[in-house]
Amino acid sequence: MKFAVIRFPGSNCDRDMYNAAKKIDCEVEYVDYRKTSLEGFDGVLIPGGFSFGDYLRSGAMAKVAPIMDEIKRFADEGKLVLGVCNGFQVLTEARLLPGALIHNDHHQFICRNDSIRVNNHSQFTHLYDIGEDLTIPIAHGEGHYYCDDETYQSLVDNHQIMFTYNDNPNGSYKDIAGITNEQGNVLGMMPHPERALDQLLSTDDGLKLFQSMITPYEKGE
Ligand SMILES: NC(=O)CC[C@H](N)C(=O)O
Repeated sequence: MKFAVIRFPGSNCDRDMYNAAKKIDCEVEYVDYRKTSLEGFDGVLIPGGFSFGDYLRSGAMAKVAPIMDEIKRFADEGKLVLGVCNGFQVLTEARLLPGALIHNDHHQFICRNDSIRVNNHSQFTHLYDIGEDLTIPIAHGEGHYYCDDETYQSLVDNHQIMFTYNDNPNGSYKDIAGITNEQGNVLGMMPHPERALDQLLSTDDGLKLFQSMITPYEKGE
């Protein structure tokens, strides 16, 4: 399996994403935001950071970058797209995922290890147990997930909520930390699994997420 790590001006977790793909013995290449093709890739990783300096809103300028039409086409084909932190913000801005990420309710940038719970199985989470608690770092100023009640109900009904916070750090609606699209092939999450791959860095709880991506999964398992 070959991954593309998308690089925007201001991306700063691109190297960690690259290393995550290497850690699971996959091929990986950086792809510049001005490119318009993802030919030859099987999965897309949109890293964290401050794309275009978070101007306007985080992800608001990245969503109109040339590569985005190709990422939408890629997702429509059912291929895997993972957006972490700023990547999640880009995916909601691009409407590849429902809802929005707004400023943390306390208006502080927050950076710490956090406890999140696995809520559902998907192509991204099936190697975890449902209900399993993971320690994963968070680092964001605009990580407060917001959606209306109708959207929330559809997320619940379609089993799209993958992760919730055990100790909500930002005011996210219903403690939501990560969701997929309805088809289950696009995941956005604020916590950083790519920074949780080695006990030397205090947790390797993110490893199974990347391993899940490359392990066959039948929906509903
Ligand atoms: N680590 C990151 O991706 C930062 C995310 C984002 N720019 C924020 O501060 O909310």
